[in-house]
Amino acid sequence: MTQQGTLGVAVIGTGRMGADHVRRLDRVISGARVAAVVDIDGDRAKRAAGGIDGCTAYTDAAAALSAPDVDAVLIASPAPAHEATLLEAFARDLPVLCEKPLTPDAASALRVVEAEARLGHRRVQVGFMRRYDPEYLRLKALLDGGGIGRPLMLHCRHRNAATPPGFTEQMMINDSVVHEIDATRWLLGQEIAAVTVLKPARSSAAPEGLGDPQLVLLETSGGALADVEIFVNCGFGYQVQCEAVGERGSARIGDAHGLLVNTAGRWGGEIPQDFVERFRTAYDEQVQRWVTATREGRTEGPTAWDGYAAAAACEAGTRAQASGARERVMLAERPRLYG
Ligand SMILES: NC(=O)c1ccc[n+]([C@@H]2O[C@H](COP(=O)([O-])OP(=O)(O)OC[C@H]3O[C@@H](n4cnc5c(N)ncnc54)[C@H](O)[C@@H]3O)[C@@H](O)[C@H]2O)c1
Ligand SMILES: O[C@H]1[C@H](O)[C@@H](O)[C@H](O)[C@@H](O)[C@H]1O
Repeated sequence: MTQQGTLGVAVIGTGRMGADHVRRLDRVISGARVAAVVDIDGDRAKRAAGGIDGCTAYTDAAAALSAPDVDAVLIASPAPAHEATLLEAFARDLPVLCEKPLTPDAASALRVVEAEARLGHRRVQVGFMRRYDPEYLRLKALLDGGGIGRPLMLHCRHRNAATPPGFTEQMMINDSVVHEIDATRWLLGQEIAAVTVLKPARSSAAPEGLGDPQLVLLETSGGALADVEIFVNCGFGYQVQCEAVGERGSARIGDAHGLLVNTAGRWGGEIPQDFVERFRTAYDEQVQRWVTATREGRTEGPTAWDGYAAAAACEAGTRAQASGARERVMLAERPRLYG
């Protein structure tokens, strides 16, 4: 670490999420500085580096990771590019915060797990930011404290206003439901054992070829059920809700209304329009905790194993989308590194 012990971070991928993380590291987070930005689109990389003292723009991740002022890596490129950068980071023993999903499929996620296990120590935190969201944290504390008794079911809604071009049905699972898969594993402390996907009539607002919305049923190793409505072109905003039902009660998050207005015989609140707005605090907290832990020589948060287990459940989910049947999740043996 250089410059008064601040962590020099290379941000890989400076699109929507990467550019927001660059801003966050530069202006919100303490203890870090953006030493390098990388994008295969060189102009985009230069724009992201512009105005940040000592930040170099690259088009090649390997070159950035070899720079002497780079101490850690934040990966925000599209999922298919994650594995190569993770392996480059392991070769240099650099700590990584990797945006979800860890990789786009279970086989590549397992290769990452095995490579980290060979290193012999944890280097990866996966960007499952809901684990840092104040509402999710309250729900987790309630469940862990037995506040509603043994949890039996989760009812989840995951709605996006609209999808970017090229968004596929598989991405509804791999990019979107992957959050509920991780949240279910984390909230309940159980693995996902099987996945079923049901498709209602397709919304006329869905782009050509996208069966939107869908209902995804997750069965856990402890006998709980989580149902997830995934509706990625709902049109009206960004909504993530989760209700836990236990033996002695229920608890629900995701109903915040922002400013609540009463007028002319009606009342109404606000719905965030995207994840950047809804999860701003969670992203800030996630990155700050990663920077602090890394500077202290620790690793915390969702592991590469969590990323792999989620990818394995997603793979069962995409099989279930195609087959219409209940698909079992196949998990490899967990390396000792992950407890
Ligand atoms: N946690 C969340 O809520 C959240 C939200 C959005 C996106 N994400 C994740 O963040 C990642 C990026 O998503 P996005 O929406 O910002 O995508 P994006 O398409 O807006 O940006 C990706 C950028 O990466 C660049 N790129 C592509 N291949 C590259 C490579 N090999 N090396 C370097 N740069 C490369 C592209 O040119 C582009 O600028 C994905 O993994 C996505 O799932 C997470
Ligand atoms: O990549 C994004 C992101 O992960 C969001 O948090 C999720 O709500 C979207 O559905 C997904 O497409």
